[in-house]
Parts: sequence; structure tokens; C-alpha cells
Amino acid sequence: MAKIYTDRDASLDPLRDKTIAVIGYGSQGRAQALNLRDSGLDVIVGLRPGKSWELAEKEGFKVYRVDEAVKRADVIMMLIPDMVQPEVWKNQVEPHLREGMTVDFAHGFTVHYGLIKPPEFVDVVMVAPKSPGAKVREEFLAGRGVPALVAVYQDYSGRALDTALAIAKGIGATRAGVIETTFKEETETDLIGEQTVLVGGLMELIKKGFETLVELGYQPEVAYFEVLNEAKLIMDLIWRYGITGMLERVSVTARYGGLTVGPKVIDDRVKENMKKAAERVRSGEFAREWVEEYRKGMPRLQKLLEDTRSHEIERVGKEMRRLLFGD
Ligand SMILES: NC(=O)C1=CN([C@@H]2O[C@H](COP(=O)(O)OP(=O)(O)OC[C@H]3O[C@@H](n4cnc5c(N)ncnc54)[C@H](O)[C@@H]3O)[C@@H](O)[C@H]2O)C=CC1
Ligand SMILES: CC(=O)[C@](C)(O)C(=O)O
Ligand SMILES: [Mg+2]
Ligand SMILES: [Mg+2]
Repeated sequence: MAKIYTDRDASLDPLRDKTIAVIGYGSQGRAQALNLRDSGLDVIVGLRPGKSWELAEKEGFKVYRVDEAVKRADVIMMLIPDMVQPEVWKNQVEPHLREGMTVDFAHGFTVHYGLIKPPEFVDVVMVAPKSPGAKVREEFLAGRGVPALVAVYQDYSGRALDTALAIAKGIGATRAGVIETTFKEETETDLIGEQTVLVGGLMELIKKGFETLVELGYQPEVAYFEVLNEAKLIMDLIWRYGITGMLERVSVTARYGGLTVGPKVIDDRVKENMKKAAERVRSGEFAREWVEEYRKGMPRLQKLLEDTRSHEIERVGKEMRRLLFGD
């Protein structure tokens, strides 16, 4: 059984007289910095000049260049993109680390794949929200939290886990539930999950469902409501009540049709494909490919994004979302 921590198991004390430098003010950086500050902790932000800098200042933070922030802080939270981390680490973080500091990550990628090798005199921990950044903030403001994983990679002080749990509490994650894991498990499950289900799988399932309906001559707007908009509403039922709970809340016809046809569409070959994707993550092959793509300036990523942007579901979606949300 997994070790799960909630609010009762965590204290903010390990962070009380410390300065926390949140490096990056994007998806996770902004959410985590704001939540930690609202939890009563001393937070500064480390950035390079630009839009994020202005936003963080506007939102009341003292903002410094990354190296300056590291010098002023006791706890460093590496919340910049995974592919940017190694260089910033080498030039602006590592040279200024002092004995006994804590370095925190929100995803294990750079440490697990050896792109960052922390010195032995700091604690290295991870608090990985199982959620997009915006939700980390939204749920916190609503008095709730999103689940997260915690892990200790290096325990120099002997108190690394307590510090990690304090961060988890400060961002609101212990309100939901925090599971103890390792950098390896978090990194591999996060990548496998986002590639095969959360990002890759969902997106492809919805696109192929949309294409199928449109190719059969149905109206694209009808297809959009059916396979994209309602996917969220059905997912909400699964999220709140579980798969059986969702089945209990759709029509008996949908229940029978879904249970009999679903496994024919998403068949065992899909699982074999998922296992292949998982193998590429576990062997490090995906990480090598992504580092190489990043170094080349991400031409493949840009091309794929452009193709997605021009897909019919996006054109129709824009119209339909204007109707639904007025934007
Ligand atoms: N996006 C998400 O919701 C999730 C992200 N994570 C992890 O959190 C970490 C941060 O990811 P995101 O929040 O998506 O990052 P992001 O892409 O939103 O980060 C952008 C921020 O980094 C700053 N930045 C970029 N390059 C910089 C540089 N050279 N020097 C200083 N600042 C720089 C930008 O100014 C901006 O403030 C990653 O490890 C990611 O895997 C984990 C869970 C979910
Ligand atoms: C939002 C999240 O948890 C992801 C999908 O793993 C990510 O953005 O990397
Ligand atoms: Mg991820
Ligand atoms: Mg994730």
C-alpha cells in the first residue's frame, strides 16, 4: 500500500525561517509561488528579464536574476522547463549552492536522466503536482488542493522528507493527498501517463472520433459537441464517481454500447503500443530523442503543433467555444 500523507502528517515548520526561491514563474512557478506565499512563507522569484518578471513583480514578488535569487535563498524550487534546467543549473544555480540547502523539483526528468547532477552537500527533493499549474492555484483558492507525489533523491540533512512535505503542504497538496515515490517512478509514470493517456492518448482519441464522424458526413459542429465537449462532462463523472459511477449515470443504452464496443475500438493492440512507448521512456530513448530535438531548436515539435492548429477540430472548436464561453 502506498504511503500517503495528508495535512495532519505535514508541518510548515521546516520552512518557517527560510527563504524560498521559486525559479520560473510559468505554469507551476506562478501557482506554487502564490500558494506558498499565501501559506505565510517567505518567497522570492528567480528569473531572466521578460514578461514573467513583470508579472511576478506586479503580483507583489521580489524578483531577482536566478543566480542572485539562489544566493538569497535556502530552498530552491526549479520550476523552469525541463529542457532549460540543465544550463541554468550549471551557470546560475550550482555555483551558488551552500551546504544544507534544499533543491526541489516538480518532475524528476533532469535528475533521473542525469542531466543535472546535484552536489552531495544539499538535500534534493521533489514535489510533483499531479495537475496542470493553473489547477494548483485554482484548487488552493477554493480551499482544496491537487494530489502530488513527493520523493527524496538525496538526504544530506537527514530532514529532507520533512522539507518536501512542508512544500507539499504550502502549495496545498496535502489537503488532497501526497504519495511517497522515487524520482525514477515519478519520472517514468509521468512521461508514460502523459504520452499514452493524458496528453497523447486523449488528444488522439478525440481527434480520431471527430474525423470518423466528419468523414461519415455528419456536421463538424455536431461532432465537436459529441466527442470533445462532452468528453469533459463524462470525464467529470469518472473523476468524481469512478468508472462504474459514470456507467450508472449514463443511459442504459450507452452503458451497454460502451461496454461492448469500447474494448473493440481500444483493443489489446493499443495496450501493446502503450507498452512500446513505456519501454522507450524506461530505456531513456525518449529522453535522448527529446534532448536532441530541443538542441536542434524543436523543428519537429513546431511542425506537429502547426498541423494540430490547422486541424478542422480546432477551427470548429474556436467557433463553438466562442458560443460556449464568449471568447
Ligand atoms: N506545466 C505543468 O502543469 C506541469 C509541469 N511540471 C514540471 O514543472 C516544471 C516547470 O514546468 P512548467 O511550469 O510547465 O514550465 P513553464 O514552461 O511554464 O516555465 C516557464 C517559466 O520559466 C521561465 N524561464 C524559461 N527559461 C528561463 C531561463 N533561462 N532563466 C530563467 N527563467 C526561465 C519563464 O520566464 C517562465 O516564467 C517542469 O519540470 C515540468 O515538468 C510538473 C507538473 C505539471
Ligand atoms: C500537467 C502534467 O502533470 C503533465 C502532463 O505531466 C505535464 O505538464 O508535464
Ligand atoms: Mg509531465
Ligand atoms: Mg504530470
